[in-house]
Amino acid sequence: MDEFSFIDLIKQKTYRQPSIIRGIGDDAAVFRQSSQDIVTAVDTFVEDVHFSRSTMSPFHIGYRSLAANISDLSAMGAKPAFYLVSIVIPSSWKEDDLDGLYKGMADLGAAYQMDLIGGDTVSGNELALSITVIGFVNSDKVRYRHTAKPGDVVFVTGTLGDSAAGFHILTNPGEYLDQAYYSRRHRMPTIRVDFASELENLSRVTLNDISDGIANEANEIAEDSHVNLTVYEEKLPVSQNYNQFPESQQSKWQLYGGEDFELLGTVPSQDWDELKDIADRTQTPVTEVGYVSKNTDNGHYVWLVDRQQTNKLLEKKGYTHLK
Ligand SMILES: Nc1ncnc2c1ncn2[C@@H]1O[C@H](COP(=O)(O)OP(=O)(O)OP(=O)(O)O)[C@@H](O)[C@H]1O
Ligand SMILES: Cc1ncc(C[n+]2csc(CCOP(=O)(O)O)c2C)c(N)n1
Ligand SMILES: [Mg+2]
Ligand SMILES: [Mg+2]
Ligand SMILES: [Mg+2]
Repeated sequence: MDEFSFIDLIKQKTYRQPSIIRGIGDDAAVFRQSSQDIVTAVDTFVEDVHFSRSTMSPFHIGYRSLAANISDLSAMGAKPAFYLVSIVIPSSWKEDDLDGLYKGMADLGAAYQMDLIGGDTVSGNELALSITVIGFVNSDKVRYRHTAKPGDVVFVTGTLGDSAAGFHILTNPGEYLDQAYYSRRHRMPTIRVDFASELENLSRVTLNDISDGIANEANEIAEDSHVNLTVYEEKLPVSQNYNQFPESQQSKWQLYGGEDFELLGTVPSQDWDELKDIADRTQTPVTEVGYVSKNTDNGHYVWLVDRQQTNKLLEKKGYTHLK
């Protein structure tokens, strides 16, 4: 199959978004938007860095790659609308594999009324996928990392450490409880689209999505907001039977594992009840894990109160490229 028949194959027959003027088929895509702010992000996924063929099917690779991108839109409070896919295809990837990969993206895209409106196709030595997402948010309702204030409640959605636990199961075959659940949390992470966009009526919410690990993302909020964050280790939510994993790994995965694509945020304490209502309405588990305080010496610290009630500095470390 050549490049052009491939593009024909992956092209949507119809589009869902009303603002689309031209999707796939010209030098670029066109959409028209007047009343909302446009939010856009790109993330790249490379074989043997972000996924391996032994732990992920092509469908999973497509699904998770788009999920990771949509997660960034949610972390901005935006609703997803469009995506563009740039792909490097090695000769070992057959038509069926590519079909599965695009189906993974298309299934998730369809669930959120997204349209695939463009991309690029080249051949190369290993599979690499770069997805650009575009979303909309009502003017001035974008949720940034720099808006946390002393007194805010710190919260997370869902549970932490599941993706790393799922990866552990997939790479260390054995007998585990809830094996299918954990594998799914790694391969098809839950994203918090409805919760994030329904926060719109709250006057102030700080959001960041957990791609590298909560230690990293909490530090990003502290630095950008010029505040300190305190997080209680015993409050960090875990899934059922999480205690089956090696004890030395449990807290490491929760703090530094990454790829959970849950949201870490802060909200003024008077809005906590309203946030909980929105969480209930959108069936999103939300847990209070700590609080924001004033930073007194420009250090922007994240403190972790461990299970022995000892205050420790939670360093900004997690998954980093170009170490
Ligand atoms: N190579 C690059 N060129 C231009 N801007 C970049 C580049 N890499 C990252 N950025 C920008 O830096 C900021 C932080 O990017 P980063 O990738 O760390 O965030 P993220 O996508 O939320 O995290 P992750 O990639 O771990 O999911 C974003 O504004 C991003 O657009
Ligand atoms: C085969 C394989 N090896 C390692 C990992 C773990 N991993 C890769 S990238 C990343 C952080 C997010 O990346 P980015 O910052 O690029 O979004 C993590 C935790 C994996 N998923 N698969
Ligand atoms: Mg990125
Ligand atoms: Mg992010
Ligand atoms: Mg990263």
